[in-house]
Amino acid sequence: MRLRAEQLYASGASVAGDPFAAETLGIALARRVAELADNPRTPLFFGRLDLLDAPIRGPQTGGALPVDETLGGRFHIGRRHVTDEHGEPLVLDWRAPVSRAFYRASARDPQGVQIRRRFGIVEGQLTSFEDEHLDRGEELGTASRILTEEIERPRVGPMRDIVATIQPEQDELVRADLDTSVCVQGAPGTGKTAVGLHRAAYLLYLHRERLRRAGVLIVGPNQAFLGYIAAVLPALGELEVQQSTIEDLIGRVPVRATDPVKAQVVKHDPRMAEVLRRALWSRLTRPEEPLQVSDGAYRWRVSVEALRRVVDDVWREGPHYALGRERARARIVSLLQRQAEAKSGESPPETWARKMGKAKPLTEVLDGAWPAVTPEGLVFDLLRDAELLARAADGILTADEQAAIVWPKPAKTARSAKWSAADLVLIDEAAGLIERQASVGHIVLDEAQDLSPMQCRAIARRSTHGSITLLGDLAQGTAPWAATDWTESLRHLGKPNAGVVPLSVGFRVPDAVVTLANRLLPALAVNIPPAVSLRRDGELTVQAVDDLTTATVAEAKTAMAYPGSIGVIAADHQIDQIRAALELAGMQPVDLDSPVAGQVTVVPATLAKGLEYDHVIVIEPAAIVAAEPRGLHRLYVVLTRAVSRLSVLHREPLPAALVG
Ligand SMILES: Nc1ncnc2c1ncn2[C@@H]1O[C@H](COP(=O)(O)OP(=O)(O)OP(=O)(O)O)[C@@H](O)[C@H]1O
Repeated sequence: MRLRAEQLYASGASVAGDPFAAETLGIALARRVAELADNPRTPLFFGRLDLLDAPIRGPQTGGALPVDETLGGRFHIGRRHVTDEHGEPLVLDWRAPVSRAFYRASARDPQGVQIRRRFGIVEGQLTSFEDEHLDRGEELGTASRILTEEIERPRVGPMRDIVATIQPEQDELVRADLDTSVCVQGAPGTGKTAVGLHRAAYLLYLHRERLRRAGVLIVGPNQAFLGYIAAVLPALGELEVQQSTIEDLIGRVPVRATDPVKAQVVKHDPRMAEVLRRALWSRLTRPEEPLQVSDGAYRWRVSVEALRRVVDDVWREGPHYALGRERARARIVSLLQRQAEAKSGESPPETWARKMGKAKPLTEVLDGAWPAVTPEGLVFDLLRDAELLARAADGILTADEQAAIVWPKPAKTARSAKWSAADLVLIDEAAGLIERQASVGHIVLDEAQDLSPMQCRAIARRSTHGSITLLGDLAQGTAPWAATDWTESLRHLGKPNAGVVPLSVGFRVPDAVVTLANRLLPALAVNIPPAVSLRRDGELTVQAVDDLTTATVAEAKTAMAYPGSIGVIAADHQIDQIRAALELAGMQPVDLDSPVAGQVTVVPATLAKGLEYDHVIVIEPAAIVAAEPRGLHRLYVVLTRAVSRLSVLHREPLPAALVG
């Protein structure tokens, strides 16, 4: 297949009829060659189904195989379709309808499967296989050795796909319909991120053309996280998915200031949407003068009453603000047109209407009655002018809340304003009032418990015609506005009817570590069940030490004797000191954004979310808790990053909630 694609690519220019066709074809073929690139560490298949001559149940749309056919025979399942030189399938894509049985068939419901075979593959080498004769009632479930080996393998480098071992409860989410929005609540390591990424790949397979146009977007908490997951979709053959933080997604202006938490909280509050709406629409004023305009030959006049009627009518229709202004302009031009028709008995030409639309007196009427405004301009005016803010926020924000967001020393112009990250949500909200947003086909939102209501609204504006997958864990909420209940978030996201589905089994964190982290749950004030781990291996040590730096170096040295990654996590303000100590000991620790790989990464506690390391060393839990208002939630996140071993080092007493 690769050879064919490469040959086509090489001869593409000569077969295309014209330069434009040649370029389009070239791009398509280059994409095809890239999609087919070989990765010697990823085998072409990981499973096999021997089907009885029985109908396959379940949705039968969009696959390469005929709909509702009685299928029998043997199919290999892999990351992509592979066909032989005659176009006959050798390997079926894991997303094809027939492959569904590989993930969902059970002894109780064999779905036409006689034997399910899993292949164990290490570094591209076939090392084992495992058969389940479902027709004879054999089923391994989570006792599968190949599954156990996969989840217990030492972690190195970025996240990998889980296509070979997707579990039934995960598969149900992965294969939910495109039109279905869903919210997944799951404890750390239950595979939420994995599910979201595989769902994106599944939807792209099933609705390729539609989603290529409308787009699929993955939203994650920060760049370190996005870097960590970046390779998963390309490994599944999906190269065109946009991955972004929410700040980058909505960032129309650079961030050059930081707000105090109090101001951030007000700016992220959904009441700000109403304040902005009022501030915007209060700009409309009723025309006070008639319009007089000349076309060179005649002078035309539109009365004050007629102008007022235009503005009132358009306002009542509730358009976006900028569209409303243009609609009002067009209506005034048609009033002029009608006068011209009455006078000459025929319609003036299109050019006449265009010229009148741009005429200075008409624009002046609009500038008075329906002034043009940019999103930045609207927010700028509101934050620099306490009186304007007071009018727009009357009965919505308290005087104290208003004082928290108004600038003490405003910049002179919107262009020179020093915007904060929280201002971005206000500017985006303003943009949503002024202009319509294009809708994305599907949005996956990871670590969604930290989205503020205003951030949710920003996403809602981008998915008015699309669906979303919301992934999160209420216990890991660390933002001041963190969700405590998913129904609220879903309402702000404009998907109030989306179901909340739990994921219950943990694949990352060993049981002993989960038990320790679970002790924090009662103090986190969230109503969710404790995490349950599938893993019985792993090690946990908690040590009181005299000198944290020396102990950290010693612990990291011990950890380096094992294969797999090491994450040293501490409160943000302690990170520099720890990095320096590890460097001095010759360990060459790397930072999260380092371009070079290293075995030891130093991780500030606030950036640990969503990441995992084979061996995690957590330094001074009390300092992590003390560093921020939701410090206990942060500690819960930090403690649940370990795949094989967790070492906790402390000098101060452990937080009471952890001691239990
Ligand atoms: N079915 C599976 N088979 C093999 N590995 C799995 C499976 N599901 C999840 N994992 C692995 O478990 C680990 C945790 O998965 P993931 O990061 O998706 O969990 P999460 O729920 O998003 O965690 P967190 O809440 O901490 O962000 C990853 O290494 C992932 O590859």
